[in-house]
Amino acid sequence: MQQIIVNGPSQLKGSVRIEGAKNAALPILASTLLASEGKTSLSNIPPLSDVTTMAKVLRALNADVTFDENNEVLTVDTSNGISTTAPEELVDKMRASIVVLGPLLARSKEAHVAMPGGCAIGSRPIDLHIKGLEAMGAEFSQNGGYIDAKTDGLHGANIYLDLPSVGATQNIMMAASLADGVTVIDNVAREPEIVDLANVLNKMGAEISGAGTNTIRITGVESMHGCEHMIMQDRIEAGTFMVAAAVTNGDIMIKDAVAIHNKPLLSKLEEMGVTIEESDEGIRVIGTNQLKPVDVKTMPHPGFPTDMQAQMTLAQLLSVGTTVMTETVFENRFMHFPEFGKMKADYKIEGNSVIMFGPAQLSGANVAATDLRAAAALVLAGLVAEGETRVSNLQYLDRGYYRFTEKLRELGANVRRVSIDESGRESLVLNTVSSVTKLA
Ligand SMILES: CC(=O)N[C@H]1[C@@H](OP(=O)(O)OP(=O)(O)OC[C@H]2O[C@@H](n3ccc(=O)[nH]c3=O)[C@H](O)[C@@H]2O)O[C@H](CO)[C@@H](O)[C@@H]1O
Ligand SMILES: C=C(OP(=O)(O)O)C(=O)O
Repeated sequence: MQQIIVNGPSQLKGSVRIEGAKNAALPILASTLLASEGKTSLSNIPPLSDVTTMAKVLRALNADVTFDENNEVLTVDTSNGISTTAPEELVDKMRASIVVLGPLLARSKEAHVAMPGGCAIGSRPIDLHIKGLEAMGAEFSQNGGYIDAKTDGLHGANIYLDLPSVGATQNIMMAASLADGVTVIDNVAREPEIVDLANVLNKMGAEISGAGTNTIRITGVESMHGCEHMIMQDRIEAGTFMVAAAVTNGDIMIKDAVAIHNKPLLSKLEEMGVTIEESDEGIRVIGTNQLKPVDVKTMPHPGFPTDMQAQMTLAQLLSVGTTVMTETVFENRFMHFPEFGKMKADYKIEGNSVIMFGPAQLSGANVAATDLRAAAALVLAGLVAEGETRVSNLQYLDRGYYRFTEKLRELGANVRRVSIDESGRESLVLNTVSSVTKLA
């Protein structure tokens, strides 16, 4: 078992470099399945366990996946044909692997993809993915733990999404790229990662317009080819360090951060009294010793991102007064609160809102991460708390944060990651990369 041990409080100062975005890399890796000619080379790929899982899914589908010698560029070659079964043992590990469904149907006219498990933050159905692909001529059945899909050939369609699902938008956009005719998708997700995916697809020969707006229009093409692309920066990792500066009364330059991607967060932090400075170098976030209370509601982009909710609630807990966080995207994303409670946070959950009574005087405790962003929020809480905090369940953290403890230490935190054996003996984990499953 591994744990992160934080001794707080500390004030973070310095600069930090952000990795490529997990949520852009995963669908973009899936999109490589569409190329029947050439290779796709992707740089700024974040070395995360989710990325390794997606690379393994691609390999299971017969893609040739390689890293360059510096582990910086991932190349995928699917020009020798692909198979159509995405196996359960991989899809089970990561819900995002459902985005291979659209590319498989488009390229091979059939797909057998294991049902992605419901994850802790909500039930996460895939009805909108299926409805969209059905409108384009796909037929679905469920066989054991697998979704079986087939088509005589996908055709363009007018699709309205009941809600702007990120994954459904991506799956339909990829399928429509090789469909016969024009597809128009309304009420789509507008996240920056959708735009990054559309840019890659267009480089591969697709004809997509409107990504980043409410309506995406795709004119199907006969075939697609490989391309080169640099994955966009991870706005959620950047946002996590912005909150780290805010809650520790710190001063952090988040290098090359893109302000427009983090507007909802930055505007809330400013309301709380945090200073934000944008420059060519990046975004500098300077904390304050008295955070003002603000209420927040998560929404699809460009609203406040649910993936920043757990981190933001820490800032709210520390603010002077009563604050409310309302979670509208996922139905079960407050699981970190009982853990905050162990650190002496005062809160009350009412439906999809949590009411927080600040300013919390947090004290160190043994806590367990309950999902990816909860893991980051608990480590940040440890930075603020008096005494020692131990965070376990780090497999969640490794899904989305690379060198998290190292980066925090470089900013002045007293934090270390340890491995604990059965007899309770602790040894320092010097390099987090080795604890993330690496692709051979
Ligand atoms: C790998 C990736 O990019 N993950 C992100 C993606 O997840 P993901 O693509 O799974 O999120 P969605 O936007 O699809 O989900 C949003 C909401 O829609 C619901 N829904 C979704 C699809 C569907 O067919 N039916 C349905 O009801 C979900 O249960 C959820 O309540 O967007 C989420 C919302 O910004 C982020 O939190 C995740 O980090
Ligand atoms: C919920 C997240 O990811 P996923 O959709 O991959 O579970 C996240 O990145 O916070």
